[in-house]
Amino acid sequence: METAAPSAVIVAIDGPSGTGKSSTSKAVAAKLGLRYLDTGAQYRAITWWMISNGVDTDDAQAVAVAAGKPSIVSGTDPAAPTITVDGLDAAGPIRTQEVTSRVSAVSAVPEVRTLITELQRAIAAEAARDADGIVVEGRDIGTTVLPDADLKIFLTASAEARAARRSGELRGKEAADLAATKAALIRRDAADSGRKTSPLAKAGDAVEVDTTELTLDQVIECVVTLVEEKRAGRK
Ligand SMILES: Nc1ncnc2c1ncn2[C@@H]1O[C@H](COP(=O)(O)OP(=O)(O)O)[C@@H](O)[C@H]1O
Ligand SMILES: Nc1ccn([C@H]2C[C@H](O)[C@@H](COP(=O)(O)OP(=O)(O)O)O2)c(=O)n1
Repeated sequence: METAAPSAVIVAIDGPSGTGKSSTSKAVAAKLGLRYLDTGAQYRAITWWMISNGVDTDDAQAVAVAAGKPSIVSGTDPAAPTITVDGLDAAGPIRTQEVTSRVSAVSAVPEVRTLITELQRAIAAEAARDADGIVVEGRDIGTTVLPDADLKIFLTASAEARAARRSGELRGKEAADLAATKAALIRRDAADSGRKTSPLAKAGDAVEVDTTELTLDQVIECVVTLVEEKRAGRK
């Protein structure tokens, strides 16, 4: 049996939308020479495939039946992460408002979660074996996907701060005012936290970091320090 590289480190970063998971994870992985996996992009990709193929995303049965059909491949270089569906670049289409509004329903379907979780575990195992490790970000990484991760972080921030960050991103692309962005974000968090199968939740052994009053650089620094402490403690 192949074993993980002795220095490999697995970092799980979870939290609600707009807390800074993607920006932080990418930067931490790049700084520390680790791979990076955006699991939300995988759920968005399968949702995009369902919409493109005429599957009613509110019909859990239909989504379950179709779940195994698309081939979703994630590129894990933090400097240039990629996502393809059946060989097609999905990076743009998965960020539309339509996908965002339907992704919670699709990702609540147990068959979808089983398939995507398997993909995630395979990617993490490969990174532990062939590289120095990986930062995996999502909603259930510390609780369900990688319960044995070396370090678990749970990012939080006030709904106001998160909505302001998100609407700053959308401005000029898809007009969305702050109140509408905040309402949509709260709705999605409630759906993700309330679903039966591996809901958004903080693992008991996760370190919680409230990013409301922190700059992105401060959050990155904080997580880098925690990873380095972990590594030092293992020597
Ligand atoms: N601490 C922070 N302070 C200010 N803006 C932030 C902070 N963290 C992230 N952002 C910005 O907020 C937006 C959402 O961040 P992102 O990393 O995509 O969050 P998530 O992955 O949790 O949804 C991005 O535009 C990002 O640059
Ligand atoms: N590990 C994960 C990651 C994301 N999801 C679902 C729930 C989220 O609302 C969607 C989209 O996740 P994503 O991280 O892209 O969302 P935001 O970047 O916060 O807008 O996917 C999940 O169920 N489990």
